[in-house]
Amino acid sequence: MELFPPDPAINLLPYDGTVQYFGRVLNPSEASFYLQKLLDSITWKNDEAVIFGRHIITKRKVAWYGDDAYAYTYSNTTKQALGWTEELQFLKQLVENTCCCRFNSCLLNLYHDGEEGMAWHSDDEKSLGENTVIASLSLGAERKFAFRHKQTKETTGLILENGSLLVMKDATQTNWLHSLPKSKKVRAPRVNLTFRTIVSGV
Ligand SMILES: O=C(O)CCC(=O)C(=O)O
Ligand SMILES: [Fe+2]
Repeated sequence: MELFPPDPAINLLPYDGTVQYFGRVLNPSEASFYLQKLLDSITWKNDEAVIFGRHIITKRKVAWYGDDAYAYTYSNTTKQALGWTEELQFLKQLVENTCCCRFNSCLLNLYHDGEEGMAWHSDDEKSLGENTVIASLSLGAERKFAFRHKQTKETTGLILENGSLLVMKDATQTNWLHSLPKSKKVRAPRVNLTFRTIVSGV
């Protein structure tokens, strides 16, 4: 028994947004089963971005799946969604049932180890609309996840456990940045799935 089990009724942000941590929604053996399935079956590609006019290819791998072949613009590059696989459909259902929300797409990230992370950003692309709900499922290595307010610079964070679910909603993307800091101590892979709702083509 955990002394203080995660309580999704608690908002992890002090103001200007809502972040809920549901804790583990898959037990460790289910989580490693799905981690391995996704490592084997997802069409992973190195992420590409255009930052300050430079074309960058990351070590981190990404994949994008959805209800339709959405063209999705992210970090100044456009990606095309693939159709849901059986595993993704199962995980989407689990996430939707847990947070009582529906999603039509999913961006997957594969961090091979702690040398790979994600820099400060917010998921505020036009295609997601305002006050979008993003549900983030983590499989594999435990990693820190951090938030920083765009104006006040206040920071907060948490550890994302293997098999855990985090939900970001309300004005979170408008007011807060988030990041996955690198960590030399982490030697194992992590797959993160962010379930999203695309509201318009861009
Ligand atoms: O890996 C994570 O936990 C975060 C990923 C993320 O922020 C994103 O895909 O936009
Ligand atoms: Fe993000």
